Amino acid sequence: MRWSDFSKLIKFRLTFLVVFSASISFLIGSKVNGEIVWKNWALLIIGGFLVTGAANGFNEIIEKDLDKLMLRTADRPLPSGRMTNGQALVLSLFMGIAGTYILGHLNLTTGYLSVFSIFLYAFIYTPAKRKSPVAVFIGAIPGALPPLIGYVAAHPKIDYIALVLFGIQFVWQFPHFWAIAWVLDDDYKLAGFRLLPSGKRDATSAAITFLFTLILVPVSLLPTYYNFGGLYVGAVSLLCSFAFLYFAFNLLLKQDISSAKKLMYSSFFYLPIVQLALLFDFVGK
Ligand code: HEM
Ligand SMILES: CC(C)=CCC/C(C)=C/CC/C(C)=C/COP(=O)(O)OP(=O)(O)O
Repeated sequence: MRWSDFSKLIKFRLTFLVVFSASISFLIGSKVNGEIVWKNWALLIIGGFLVTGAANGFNEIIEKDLDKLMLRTADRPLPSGRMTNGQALVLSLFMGIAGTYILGHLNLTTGYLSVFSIFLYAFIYTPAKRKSPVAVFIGAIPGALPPLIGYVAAHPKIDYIALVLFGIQFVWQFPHFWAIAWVLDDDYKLAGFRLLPSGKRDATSAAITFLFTLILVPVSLLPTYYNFGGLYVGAVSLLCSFAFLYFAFNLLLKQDISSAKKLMYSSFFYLPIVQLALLFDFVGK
């Protein structure tokens, strides 16, 4: 088994950013608790990586025949035949069990939320993708749980801070994904996926994407509003949200693939910058 196949099976770059978001909210939860237990931070990162890798592994086993039809995913280890379902299943089960054990070791809530995320993502969202664009709203729940899981791993009670961290990542995913779905619509069509809000590249999809990017502006100001992110975080969030909104407006105006690509790339920058700003501001206190 080559690293490149393993990294494709677990969708390494996506998994990296998912775990990154959890590791930041762990530090925020630790500050609320009053101390940072670095051993637990390491356990969260390892466990989070394993459970997210497992979720993606199960997803790729279920979508093997569909991934074969799309240019973007045809070279993944299962559709390309470089890995068997059995190997992927053993790997994913091992990662899922090991990851859940590690996270459960931190506290039970963290363990339960991780199993719930794997289940929701791999066994509800993944089959729903073929049915309707509503699947994106289902996938956005496990996609937004990592920051909540990271926070709870350090601070076992789900409080308003955990919910705000969940909320920001939840709303961010819509422009993130609908920009990708716009760029890749022809590819998705090969596998019969219709994941844009209206099912196609049109003013309605661009308008709904713009609307959710607009909603992200006040949502990203919640840490400042609830006073666990300072004015500095508010300023960075506002700047990033307006930049994000500019690209979403640009897509609404032009409704073309290059505008969707710019919105997609801005989504990759938005989340880490806003989460890092929250971290520096919070830990810096
Ligand atoms: C509804 C939820 C989401 C959907 C449907 C979604 C979908 C996708 C898709 C289809 C790609 C393209 C991957 C490729 O080019 O092969 C992608 C890329 C990416 N996503 Fe998301 N994503 C979601 C949530 C998230 C979350 C929660 C994160 C991290 C916090 C994330 C981070 C990334 C990153 C870093 C990439 C670039 C990875 C790469 O190019 O290989 N996404 N996403
Ligand atoms: C703690 C835990 C287990 C959380 C789950 C985190 C997770 C895997 C989030 C990803 C969210 C998501 C819907 C990704 C897209 O998958 P896709 O199947 O649409 O992507 P693809 O088309 O590239 O396969």
